[in-house]
Amino acid sequence: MPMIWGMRNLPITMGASKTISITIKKMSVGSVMGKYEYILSRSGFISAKVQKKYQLRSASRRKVVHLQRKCIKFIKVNADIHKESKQIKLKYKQMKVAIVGASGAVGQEFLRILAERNFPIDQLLLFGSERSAGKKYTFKGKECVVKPLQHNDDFRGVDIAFVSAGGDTSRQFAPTITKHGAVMIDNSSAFRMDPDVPLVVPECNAEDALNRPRNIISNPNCTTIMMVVVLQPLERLSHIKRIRVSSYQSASGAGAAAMAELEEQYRQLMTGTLPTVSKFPYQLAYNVIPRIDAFTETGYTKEEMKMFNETRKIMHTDVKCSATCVRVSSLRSHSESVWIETERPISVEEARHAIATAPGCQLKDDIVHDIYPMPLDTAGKDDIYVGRIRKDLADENGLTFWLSGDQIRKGAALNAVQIAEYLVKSEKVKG
Ligand SMILES: NC(=O)C1=CN([C@@H]2O[C@H](COP(=O)(O)OP(=O)(O)OC[C@H]3O[C@@H](n4cnc5c(N)ncnc54)[C@H](OP(=O)(O)O)[C@@H]3O)[C@@H](O)[C@H]2O)C=CC1
Ligand SMILES: N[C@@H](CC(=O)OP(=O)(O)O)C(=O)O
Repeated sequence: MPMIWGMRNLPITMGASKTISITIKKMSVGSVMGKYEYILSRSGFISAKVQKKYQLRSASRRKVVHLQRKCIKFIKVNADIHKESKQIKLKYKQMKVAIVGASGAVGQEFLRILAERNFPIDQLLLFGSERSAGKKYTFKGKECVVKPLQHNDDFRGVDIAFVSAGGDTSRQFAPTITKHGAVMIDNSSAFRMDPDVPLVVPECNAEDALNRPRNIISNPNCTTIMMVVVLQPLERLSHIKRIRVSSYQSASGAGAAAMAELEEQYRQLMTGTLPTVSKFPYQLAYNVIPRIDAFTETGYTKEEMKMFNETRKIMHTDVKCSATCVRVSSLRSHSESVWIETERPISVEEARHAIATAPGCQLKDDIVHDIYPMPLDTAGKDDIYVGRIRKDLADENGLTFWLSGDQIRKGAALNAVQIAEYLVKSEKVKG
């Protein structure tokens, strides 16, 4: 079958939005064509919203020719807009960017997202511990070698450092990373609740990122990010007083090695071997574990307390969140069952409209056709998908819904890159 076209991110007129069709690279049965609405922000960053998707179900010649024509049309649009993208590049300075923790689950996602979104980088530095030092990764066709993270001047000239190497590393290296003026966007929980460190989800409180006395911006906990993206449009309808939430968190939330451990457990069980348990408190294969992170004196775990505290800091409200965080045996994408109590009752229709039109959210709610979001479908996607929206039977002012999203993307790397994009757009990378 002919090779046609395989580009996902392309620049179009600044501030404008266009709907175009693209295909994946190989046109074979099962190929997905999509109608994407591309929106180019003033900074030159592109967000894409899938409007319609359809699959090539049979390899009929007529169908292939039809799709080819669409692609040719698309290529023409692309040729025009490439000219404009060059001008945008001139306007926005290319930056020196660092990724700390490049070999990890989040670090690897940074490499993909920065390339996909064409983040303005002219030099990329990768850091890790001695374990991954010397490893090579490809970024936009160029090979980058992981350097050992040390207390030296390696961050001189770095504009933005994306850090995802655990809380201890962040605490230990923050002074070294920020010493020469780099903005540190930190994925760990080290500084999240510090009053002089903003905790940012761009859909909710982007402007908080501009006030950063220590030049550190914290990325919130993944489960919290996914929930607040959906709560924000509902908060605009009526103040949310209380949240009750149960999470269904995939193995990859505990890092790349944990993901590998789950796969290994299934293999071991298949061959009658005792499964290795080191990254989770118990065997996760064929199991569900109602404990993520350590217990605190409240009886809640640290993960659950993050949902309470971080939600209030991001949303700037007095909302109270009571969570039960559970590890499930999906590999990627977290899900959450959420109950909210608002000041006035919100109807299902209002909620559906607010969520469907909110940035970062996708409504996937059609019970007649058995449609709701699931981790297998949301893995690898940018948005948070919401379904099963209904009134709470136990509370007149209550609404309940289900959400699912890729916690390594929106819950970690994507959110951090969106913060950086906001700084570029606001011309506030430097102070
Ligand atoms: N996974 C997820 O869904 C989410 C993770 N996070 C947070 O992001 C961070 C990274 O998580 P994740 O990618 O999952 O974890 P991984 O275990 O997959 O990766 C950890 C990374 O940190 C690096 N690292 C560890 N110690 C050091 C050190 N002393 N110096 C330099 N680099 C070091 C590792 O490098 P090496 O290979 O050399 O050891 C590796 O690249 C954590 O703080 C986590 O809490 C936040 C939201 C979601
Ligand atoms: N809480 C996530 C992962 C995580 O890293 O959280 P935090 O960044 O808040 O430590 C999980 O285990 O699913």
